Amino acid sequence: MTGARPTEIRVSEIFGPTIQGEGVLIGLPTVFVRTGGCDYRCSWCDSLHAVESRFRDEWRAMSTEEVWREVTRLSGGKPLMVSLSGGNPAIQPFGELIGCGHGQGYRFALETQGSVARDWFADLDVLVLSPKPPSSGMETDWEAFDACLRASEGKPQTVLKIVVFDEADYDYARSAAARYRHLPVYLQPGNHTPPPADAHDAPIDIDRIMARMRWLVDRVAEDRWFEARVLPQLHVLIWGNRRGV
Ligand SMILES: C[S@@+](CC[C@H](N)C(=O)[O-])C[C@H]1O[C@@H](n2cnc3c(N)ncnc32)[C@H](O)[C@@H]1O
Ligand SMILES: Nc1nc2[nH]cc(C(=O)O)c2c(=O)[nH]1
Ligand code: SF4
Ligand SMILES: [Mg+2]
Repeated sequence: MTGARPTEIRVSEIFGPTIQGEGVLIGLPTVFVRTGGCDYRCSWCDSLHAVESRFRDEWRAMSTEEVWREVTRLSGGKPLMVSLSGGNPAIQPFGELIGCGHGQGYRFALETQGSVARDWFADLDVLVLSPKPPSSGMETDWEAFDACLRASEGKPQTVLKIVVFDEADYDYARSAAARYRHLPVYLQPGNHTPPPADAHDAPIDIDRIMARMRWLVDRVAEDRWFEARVLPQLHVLIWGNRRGV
C-alpha cells in the first residue's frame, strides 16, 4: 500500500453485486466497498484480512474517483445500494463518494462498530451500528457510540445489529436495546468458525451456528422480546466462509 493522502480511501476489496446478507437490508442487491484497517480486534472477526496490519500491502489507497469508477463498473452504471464495510469504514473519508453517488441515484449504507464518528454519517441512507458484545473481547465506549448518533443528526435510517454467541452477549444486547429504545434491533448468531485471515474460503460449522440461531430465537421468545429481529448471516448460509460474496 502507498501512504493514503487525506482524500484517499484505503480499500481492501470492492465486490458485487451480491446480496446484503445481514440485518435490515438483508436480501437487497448491493456492491461492497471493504476498507482496510480497524481500531478494534474482535476475537471472532470474520474479516481479518481487512483488519490486521500485516495485510496492509494488499490494501490500496484509492481516490474517490477510482472507487466510484469500480462501483459503477460492477453495477453496470445502474444505481443500487452501496455497502461500506471493513475493517472500520468510519476511519475513511467517504463524504465525497457519497455526494458523488447520490448525484447519480445510488444509496449508501455504513456498517460500523460505533467507535469513530464522522460528519458524513448525516449523508448516509442507512447507518448500521454494531456494538461489540463481551465475547468479542472489546469494550464499548458508549460516549463514542453516542457521538456517532449525534453525527448522523437522525437523518439516515439507523439500526442496531448485535452478534450473539452466549448468554452474556444476549444480556449485553438487551441493555444496548434498552439504552436506545428508538432504534430497531437486529440479532445475529455468531460464527464461531470465522475464516483465518489469509484464507479465501475455509470450513464452516453451519450446524452449530444454526443451533445457536435456534437458541437465540427461543431466548427472545421466552423473554417476550417482541421488538427484536433475529436473522442469520444469509451469505454465510449460501456461501459459507467464502470471501468476496
Ligand atoms: C466485519 S464487520 C465490519 C464493520 C465494522 N467493523 C463492524 O464490526 O460493524 C461487519 C459485521 O460482521 C459482523 N461479524 C464479524 N464477525 C462475525 C462472526 N464471526 N459472526 C457473526 N458476525 C460477525 C460484525 O459484528 C459486523 O456487524
Ligand atoms: N453478502 C454479504 N453481506 C454482508 N453483510 C455484512 C458484511 C460485512 O462483512 O460487512 C457482508 C459480506 O461480507 N457479504
Ligand atoms: S470491529 Fe468489525 S472489522 Fe473490526 S475487528 Fe471487530 S468485527 Fe472485525
Ligand atoms: Mg462479513
